[in-house]
Amino acid sequence: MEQPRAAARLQIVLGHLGRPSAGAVVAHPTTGTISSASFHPQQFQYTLDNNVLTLEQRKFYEENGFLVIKNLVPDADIQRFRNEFEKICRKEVKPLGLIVMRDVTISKSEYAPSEKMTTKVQDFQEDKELFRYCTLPEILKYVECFTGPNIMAMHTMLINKPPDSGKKTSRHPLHQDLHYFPFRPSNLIVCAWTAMEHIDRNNGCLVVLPGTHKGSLKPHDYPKWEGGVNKMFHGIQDYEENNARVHLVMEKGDTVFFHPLLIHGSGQNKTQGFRKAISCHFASADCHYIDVKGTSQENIEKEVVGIANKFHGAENSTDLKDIWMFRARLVKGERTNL
Ligand SMILES: CCCC(=O)SCCNC(=O)CCNC(=O)[C@H](O)C(C)(C)COP(=O)(O)OP(=O)(O)OC[C@H]1O[C@@H](n2cnc3c(N)ncnc32)[C@H](O)[C@@H]1OP(=O)(O)O
Ligand SMILES: Nc1ncnc2c1ncn2[C@@H]1O[C@H](COP(=O)(O)OP(=O)(O)OP(=O)(O)O)[C@@H](O)[C@H]1O
Ligand SMILES: O=C(O)CCC(=O)C(=O)O
Ligand SMILES: [Fe+2]
Ligand SMILES: [Mg+2]
Repeated sequence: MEQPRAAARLQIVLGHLGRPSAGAVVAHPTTGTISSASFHPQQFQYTLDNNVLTLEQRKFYEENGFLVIKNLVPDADIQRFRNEFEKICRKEVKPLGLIVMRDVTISKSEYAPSEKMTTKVQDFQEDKELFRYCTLPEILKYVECFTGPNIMAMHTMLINKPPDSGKKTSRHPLHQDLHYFPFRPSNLIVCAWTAMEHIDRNNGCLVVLPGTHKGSLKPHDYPKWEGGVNKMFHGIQDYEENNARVHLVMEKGDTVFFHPLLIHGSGQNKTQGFRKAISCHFASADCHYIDVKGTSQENIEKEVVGIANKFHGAENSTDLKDIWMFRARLVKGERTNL
């Protein structure tokens, strides 16, 4: 009779913890039964057990929802990303599936293709040079602390924030990236975002609201900005005004890892340079897709599907899951689910 009771208790404990790999559930060395006295309440919910993060780093991510690792990506790699980005801007290479975004203030102008016309490129999974970013061992070593060993690169971007035209359209409103993602659980998703040069409040650094990853996914919509707003730049409408905003000042190669529920955005670029960062959202391949119909994510699904149909000329309606499955790439381990 002892055995089933212990098993039931273990299941309750694990169910409560949420994560199978979590924490110390210790069986008594001689009796084999699980005593509540030997059970240490689990401390970590947002990071996995491995030897990469120091205890201090782990606690910081758990508490704040982000972690900056200084000087992680070598200059030589960043130079290669820059070179490739410039080639893409000049249309010397045209990677399959890549989406080029212009700033809304110049979206209808007819200038020659150049870096000045490109606010961001997205979905560079078919570009060998840029996609190297998502496979760098330095990056994956940290990603694994959040996703575990089966790692998918789900969403890629190189952001080239232009000098603000005066209309403040270079800002990115405060948002949670999970709004864009039809897969879960959120704790097995992480963004890596690497500064390609010195970035501070002058050229529009990342702004985060620490600890907001502990909250839920909020409804997102277009901010009511007078100067206009870029397509798909949804923002949170009702966030806590008195939440502490932290501006992340970063040097070239510094990388921030952050949780998809962390509320973040970026300020306007008040310099004349184009502020560059490269990023990838990674998820555990063990995540699963969800149907966002009837949820707050329905509005972004409609937009994304509309654009995908326009680009790829889909006669039969595509759904969000197909789009994600198609561009997702395995970068480590086994493609189990996503
Ligand atoms: C974690 C994830 C976080 C995020 O993903 S944040 C969201 C990032 N934003 C995006 O992903 C936007 C992606 N961009 C795109 O898909 C394309 O750039 C976009 C907007 C469809 C335009 O692509 P194309 O159709 O190739 O460009 P086009 O020059 O022919 O323009 C077509 C119509 O769209 C307009 N447009 C282009 N860029 C825009 C912009 N930035 N903001 C607002 N409107 C924009 C453009 O004016 C044109 O309009 P119209 O049809 O002539 O009235
Ligand atoms: N009061 C606010 N209400 C809504 N969004 C805000 C508010 N303040 C800042 N934000 C958003 O947070 C992000 C970063 O803001 P931040 O204050 O760093 O930049 P900024 O306002 O562009 O420039 P500045 O450095 O002059 O303040 C921006 O995307 C902005 O949209
Ligand atoms: O300005 C940036 O680099 C951040 C952009 C961002 O948060 C996003 O595209 O989801
Ligand atoms: Fe974001
Ligand atoms: Mg401001």
